[in-house]
Order: sequence, then structure tokens, then C-alpha cells
Amino acid sequence: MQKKSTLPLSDANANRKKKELRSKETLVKLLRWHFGYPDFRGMQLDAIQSVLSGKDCFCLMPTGGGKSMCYQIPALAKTGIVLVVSPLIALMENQVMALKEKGIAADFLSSTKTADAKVKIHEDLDSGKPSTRLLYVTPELIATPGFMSKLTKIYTRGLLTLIAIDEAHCISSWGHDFRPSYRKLSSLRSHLPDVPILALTATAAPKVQRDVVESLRMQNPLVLKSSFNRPNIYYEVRYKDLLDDAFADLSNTLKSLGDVCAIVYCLERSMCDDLSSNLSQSGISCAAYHAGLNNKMRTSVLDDWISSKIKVVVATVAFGMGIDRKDVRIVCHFNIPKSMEAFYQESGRAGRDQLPSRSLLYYGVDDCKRMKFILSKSGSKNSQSSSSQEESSKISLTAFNQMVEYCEGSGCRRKRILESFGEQVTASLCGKTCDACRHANLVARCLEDLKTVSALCHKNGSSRVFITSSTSAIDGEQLSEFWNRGGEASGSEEDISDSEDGNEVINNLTRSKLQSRLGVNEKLAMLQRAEENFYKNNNSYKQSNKVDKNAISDPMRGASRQRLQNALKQVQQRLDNFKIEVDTSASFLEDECYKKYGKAGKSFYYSQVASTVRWLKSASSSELMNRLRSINASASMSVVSEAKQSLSPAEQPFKSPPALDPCAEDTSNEYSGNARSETSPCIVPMESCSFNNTNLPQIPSFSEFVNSRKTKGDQLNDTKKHSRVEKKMRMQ
Ligand SMILES: Nc1ncnc2c1ncn2[C@@H]1O[C@H](COP(=O)(O)OP(=O)(O)OP(=O)(O)O)[C@@H](O)[C@H]1O
Ligand SMILES: [Mg+2]
Repeated sequence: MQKKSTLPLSDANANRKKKELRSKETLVKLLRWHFGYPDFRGMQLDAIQSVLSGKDCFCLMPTGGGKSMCYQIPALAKTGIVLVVSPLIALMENQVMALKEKGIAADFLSSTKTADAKVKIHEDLDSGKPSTRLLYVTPELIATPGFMSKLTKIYTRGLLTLIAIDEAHCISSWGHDFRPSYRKLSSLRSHLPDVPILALTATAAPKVQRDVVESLRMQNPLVLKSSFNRPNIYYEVRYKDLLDDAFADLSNTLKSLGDVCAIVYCLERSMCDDLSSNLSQSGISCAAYHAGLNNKMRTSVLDDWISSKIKVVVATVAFGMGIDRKDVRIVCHFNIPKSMEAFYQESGRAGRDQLPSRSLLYYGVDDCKRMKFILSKSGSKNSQSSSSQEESSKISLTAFNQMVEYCEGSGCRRKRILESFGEQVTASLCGKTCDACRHANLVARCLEDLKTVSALCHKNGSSRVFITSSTSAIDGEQLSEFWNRGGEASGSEEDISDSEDGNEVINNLTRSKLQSRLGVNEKLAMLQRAEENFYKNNNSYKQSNKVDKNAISDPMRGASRQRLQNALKQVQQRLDNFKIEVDTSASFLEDECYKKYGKAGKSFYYSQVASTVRWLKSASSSELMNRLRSINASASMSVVSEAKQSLSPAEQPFKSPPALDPCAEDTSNEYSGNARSETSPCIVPMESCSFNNTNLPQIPSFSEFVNSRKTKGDQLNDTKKHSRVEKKMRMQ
């Protein structure tokens, strides 16, 4: 690291100097000198000038908008120290490392620092002229009397230039990343009255904004709000229920993009592990990241990803705030996020370098039901029941419905995102940079198909949610059961190393004192930490639970049979003269799915059932005959086809259309009943598109098809083995 000298500033008289410090010219010079950027972005300059003039500032900028610069430049423009409060140690470490590389004297204080390193920092702070320009700290440290008295000393010596509260929405329980420890920051104003406060967030909810300003006791702050539009991100939704194999689709999409940096978000840890193993097996360099991994493992995954050793991280939302990799080209959500805010933050991790990037969400009807269930339960009545808990549940569900609308509604996706943040825009703003604008007819057809699927599920009552636990329960199994279908708080106790939050939430939980104001995020965080605590103390339970949560129960199988029966009834209607023993055939097909994927877990099993239902929608009578032919002759089943088939099964292979191509224009007339057009994609090469044989549902009559599936099955078994071994290793 080479230390860069501070850019020499004019030394005219004091007043002129103060003005000059804030002049655009001087500040741009600093930006260029230290960071090499030609000019400020958006409202950066306004925020910087505001705090340099001593005025509080609330700065709302989208993810990747450049909020950090708003306190980094003031640290360079004025002598003294800028104190930065940050919620995560990883976030502090990243920023400090990046600043040090630029020769800027920055440091952080946290429990991860050695005693020696801490002593050195304190010595510098106590010295007559501290060299530290930016000091990053956790909110917990601020709350300790020792550190507050140190800050007060620095302040009385006139050396505290600015207090920047990064990710300021963490202070509000209405926000999606509430941290109880942030509440303690309200004492800053009383101890350090004249130091300007800069609150930075990308969370747009007005309630959160008010909460932040009030909690920090900001005085008449300059409120800066930037547009939330991320023009370089292409938004797309794919419908799991209309895809033959969502896993294959994801894998193909990632492969088609080449060796790019990506994030895949999942709801559950087990799904992260399974998906990551699968993607690795298909040659994608990736790793799982979630709060179930220990600190060391998470750090190592993060480091590997930051340093490009691995390209794809398959993560829960624990892979969260402050991930500053600029060149993430695609963020995939394999499960629907719990709110538009969460989605915006997560998808916003793509394209922070402003280059074209993608957000791809896989939407499944069952995922949606599951999330609704979780959110309704998390605010449900318990022994401490109160109307505000019901209200909290309602708020969560309302927030989630925006997300459902994003997936199930028609019209521009970008417009929906922006409108959910209160920005009124015309669809032309999008410029065909979402699937709904670029492939309007195709998306409309998908939505029509989705309605049919949803209606079927509804009619059959085939909800796949089997959670009975309530959030008030402290029984490990129930917590875990809930947790494994719930969201995760961003980060864990270990991330917030010297945090008291962990203890606080666990105590709250065990005392069953869920405060009425707590939102679903906090409750989820409580559950996460309580679960982790439970795991720490009970490894054998963990193992048995791992088995349970992947098990496919009889009711699940019954629901699948019901779904298949319905699909078969539709086949009967579609193929006029086709007679089929619906119950037996449904049982046969369900059994096939179970045999094939039963041991791999619910996700794979469901995917196979969905795939079979899709296949039934377009299968010809001869194809059906072939598939069902192997039902034992003794079974009371008859398949009689009177329909004339112009092609033999071998001549009429099933087609699963290729991945939707964001570049291609709409070709709705080529739509063939599935989610994707068959136009030649420009991003997704043909060889990796999902009509490749390897992605097709199992149809035993086609020998080539059988062979390809067999290969795939073998691969899957290997993957499962691999995944199991990995999990076992982690548990040991
Ligand atoms: N004026 C600028 N010109 C070009 N790039 C910039 C400018 N300001 C900041 N950046 C870069 O933009 C990227 C995102 O900045 P930063 O991490 O501060 O965003 P953020 O708003 O804090 O996002 P998040 O909400 O995700 O934390 C960084 O790599 C930063 O160096
Ligand atoms: Mg930031």
C-alpha cells in the first residue's frame, strides 16, 4: 500500500478556505485525485456540500448509487475524523481495505481486531494529530461508555468532522434489516451535539425514513432522494410451473453467460446447498453461503467470490448488505423474495459498475403460497397476541403482494418496481429492458398459463405448506421447521461480531416477549439466532432435522397425485377419444417422480411432478401410451387410443422451448404453450437452451431420451452424494 498525500488545498483566510473546501471544483479534484472518477454521480455533491457546511443530511440513493462517497470525500476535504457506523464487520473490512489500497488512512474497530491493532488505533486517536481520516465502528461500540467518552474527547478537541450512519434503515423496525443495536445511536446527538449527521440508506419506505430522522434526532436535515431506476439492469421473471426443469434452466442460463460473476438467492439453506452442488456438478464454479455455515466458512466463500476464485454464490439473504463487487452480471432469485424492498436490494447487487446486467426471478406458485404462509404465521396471534401483531402480519403480506404483482401482473416490471417506491414513471422509461416490455405477447401467454396452473392448485388444495409451528414456539423442531421455510435476517451474530443483538433477540424469544412493534424481519432474525443457538447445543438434533426437512410426506404425495389426476382429466378432454384410468395412471406417474427424486428431497421431487404435469399438457395419445405402457398388465388400467397419430413417438419428440432471450424481440406466434419462445437467443447459445434432451422429462419409450435421463440421473445421484458428504463434513 502506498500512502497518497492529501491534495494540497488553498490556504487563503479561514472563511474563504471553508467555502473553497465546499466548492465543486475542490471536491471534484479530490474525487479525481483519490478515486479516479471524473465527476460526482447523482446527488453525491449535494450531500457532501451539506455535511461540510455542518448540516445534517438524509441521503436516499439506490443500491450501488455511491453513498459511501458522500462520507469518504468529506473525510478528505476536512482535517479531523469521520466516524462511520456500519452494521457488518465484513462491510467495514471491505471498505477499509479498499480505502487503504488508495492510500487513504482508514481503519475500523471491531472484535475481530487483535488487541495490538486496537491499541494502535486508540493511540492514534489520542495523539495530537490523528492520522486516521475515517474510522468505521459497529453500533454496539458506540453504545459502550468507554468508547463514547473517547469520542467525546475527540469531539471536544474539535476533531470529529462528521458522523455517517451507513445502512441507516437498520435503525427502524419497519425496515427490512432492523438491528436492535442501531437504536442506541440516538445517544450520539446528545453527546456530540454539533457534529453533522449523515444518514445513508437505499430503503425507500417513507415510514422508515421518518423513523431514521427521528431516531437519530436529526435537525432539519437536507433530504436527498435519488431515482431508484437502475437502467442497466434487465428485469425478467421465469415461471417455474411452466418450465420443464427450473434447475436446468438456471444452470443453462448461468452457463450461457460464460464465466461471469453471479449471485443466486434461495429461501432455504438446504436449497442453497443442493443447488450449489448441482451447479458445481454441471461445471459452474460456485459455492453456497448461508447463516448455517460457520464464520470461517462464510468468510472463505466471500473471499473466494470477491477474488473471483468462484464465480457464483448460491446464498440466502445472509449474503447481504454491503457486498461491493461491481461486476456482478446476474442476480437470480430462485425463490420469490419477501418484499419489493428486499428484491430491489438483492437484485441491485447486479451491475454496480453500471454495465448491462440482469435480474432473473424464478416464480413458483408454491413458493408464493409458502411465503404467504410464513408471513401470516410470523405475525400470528400467540399468548402475547395483540392487534399490532396482526397488523404487522398484514403489513408483511401487503409488502409481499407487491412482489407477487411484480411476477403475476402484466405490464412493465421496471415501472412496477419504481411505482412501489412511489416514483411515477411511464413505461417508455424502460426502453424494453424488461421481459414484459421486450416480449409482451410471450409474457402475456405465460401469465395466462400460470393462471391455469394456479387455478388447478387451488382447486386441488395442493398447498405444499406443512408448517404448523407458530413463531412464539421455542421448541427447536418447530423453530427450525418455520425457519427452514422462512427468510433469513441479513447476517448472523458472527457477522455482527461484537453485537449484543444476538443475546437480545434470544432473550426476547425465550421470555416470549415479542414486542408488538417488531416486524417480521426482526422475528425472522430472532428465529434464526435462536435456531443457531439451538444447533450449537444440539448437533444430533440438527442431523435428525436435516433428514426430516427434506422428507416427502404422504400428504405431499397425495397432493401430487391429485395434481396429476387433474392433469390427466384435462388430457382426456383434450384428446377426445382417449380413455385412461386416471387414478392408476396418476399414481403411476407420481410413483415415478417419487422413485426418481424422492430421496433427493422435496424440491427435486416437486420439480419432477411439475415437469410431468407440463408434459401431460402437450403429450399426444401415443406418447401417453408409451409412457404408461409399463404399468403392470395386472393393474386395473387401460389405455386405448383411437386417435390417429401421424408421427411415431420417435419422430415426434417432446420439445421444451429454449430460455427466454432478453435480446430477441417478441415472437409470440412461435409460442408453443411453455414459457419460452423458440427464437434463436443471442445471449443463450442454442446448445445450452433447455430443449436440449438433457432437460426433458422422463419418457421411457424413447431410448435416446431414456439414456440422456439416465446420465442425468447418475449425475444427480453423484450430486446428491456430494451434497450429503459436504453436509456431513460441515456437521462434523
Ligand atoms: N462518482 C462516481 N463515479 C463513478 N463511480 C462511483 C462514483 N461514486 C461511487 N462510485 C462507485 O460505485 C460503486 C458503488 O458505490 P457504493 O458502494 O458507495 O454504493 P452504495 O450506494 O453504498 O450501495 P449499497 O446500497 O449497495 O451499499 C463503488 O464501486 C464506488 O466506487
Ligand atoms: Mg453502501
